[in-house]
Amino acid sequence: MIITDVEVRVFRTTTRRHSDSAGHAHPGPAHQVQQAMLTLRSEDGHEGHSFTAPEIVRPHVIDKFVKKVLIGQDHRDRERLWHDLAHWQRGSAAQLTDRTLAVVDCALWDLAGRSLGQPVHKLIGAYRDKVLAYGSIMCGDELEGGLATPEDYGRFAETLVKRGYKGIKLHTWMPPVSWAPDVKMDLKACAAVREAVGPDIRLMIDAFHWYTRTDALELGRGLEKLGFDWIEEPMDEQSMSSYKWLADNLDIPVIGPESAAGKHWHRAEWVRQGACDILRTGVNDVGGITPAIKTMRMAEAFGMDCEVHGNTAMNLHVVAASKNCRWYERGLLHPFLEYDDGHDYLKSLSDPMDRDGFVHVPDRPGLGEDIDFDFIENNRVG
Ligand SMILES: O=C(O)[C@H](O)[C@@H](O)[C@@H](O)C(=O)NO
Ligand SMILES: [Mg+2]
Repeated sequence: MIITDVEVRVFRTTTRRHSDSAGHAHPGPAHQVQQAMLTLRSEDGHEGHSFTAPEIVRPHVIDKFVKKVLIGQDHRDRERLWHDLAHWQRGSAAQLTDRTLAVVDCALWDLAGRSLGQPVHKLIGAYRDKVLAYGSIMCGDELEGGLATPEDYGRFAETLVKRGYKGIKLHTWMPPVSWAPDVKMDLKACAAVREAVGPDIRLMIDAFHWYTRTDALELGRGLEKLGFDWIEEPMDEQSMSSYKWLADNLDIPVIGPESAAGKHWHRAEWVRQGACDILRTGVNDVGGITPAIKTMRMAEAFGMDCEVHGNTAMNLHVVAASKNCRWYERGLLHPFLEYDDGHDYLKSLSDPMDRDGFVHVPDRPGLGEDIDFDFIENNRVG
């Protein structure tokens, strides 16, 4: 059970996803990017793996923090190891981020699952083995036939319903799109989707993240007329009081925070302040599966749903181990991309969705990622 080794393997992978100046993804030509796989080994020969961007597990972070905390420790002590690593953050000069905590925590959960031959959600205490997904559409763009007009969104939404999705979330247009942001265009896209899919498909929006209170209010009031289920991140989440003001002035549920720092502690303050109607967590956003589960359980104690941000196996296991969330966020999706093609370094999807819109948790041990170790070795960098 003792951790004897921490290894990072950086490898090339091909993707058609490109990030814009705000960090949002859009389709583009296939290109190679680098990905990292963190591996933890225990003395009894078991391994746990998790994936992240290479800079999150760069040598300085691994040598100065991760190895110091993990080597020689019992890998089953995830709660203590999470706190031990988190306590290094304050003095790390902002070098040890929540993303690093997340990838280490995920590798520990994967190690536990692989060593016991059990999927992670069963170790946490499963609530279900399948969950409805909503199709999370990429931010709008200016690509001909892409997501450039409200009609484009409507057409794409019809495609998603035919694929089986029972819920759809729109990320609308944001800079660097030349004319964005624009509340009225956001509402036109939402209206086009509602018109296209009818009244029974659940709809949500994730809008420009820096609207003013009055813009967000106008957007929310328009969504209420369209029967949307929630409004997400329409303002800077650093202003909790703005979200309390919005939640007090809208009937449509306000969900958050997604990107705000502070892990489960800060999310407790959002609940206490009434800054949201639905809480939000995400393994990468709060520093791991361990704090994500704490956030879920805290929301439950307040009678609140807590929806999980993001796809991938780590988030799927949090959803599968929780009663108080309704969806798995499957995406990000675009008319020019085939999400079900997956990744070249995984032999199969971690979140396969059936024709009825249910994502089934793989019953493979650990996080259940079907890793192509030969591909990773053959595409190692350095
Ligand atoms: O790039 C991002 O910020 C994320 O992909 C984000 O857009 C998306 O995952 C999201 O907000 N989901 O709710
Ligand atoms: Mg979001």
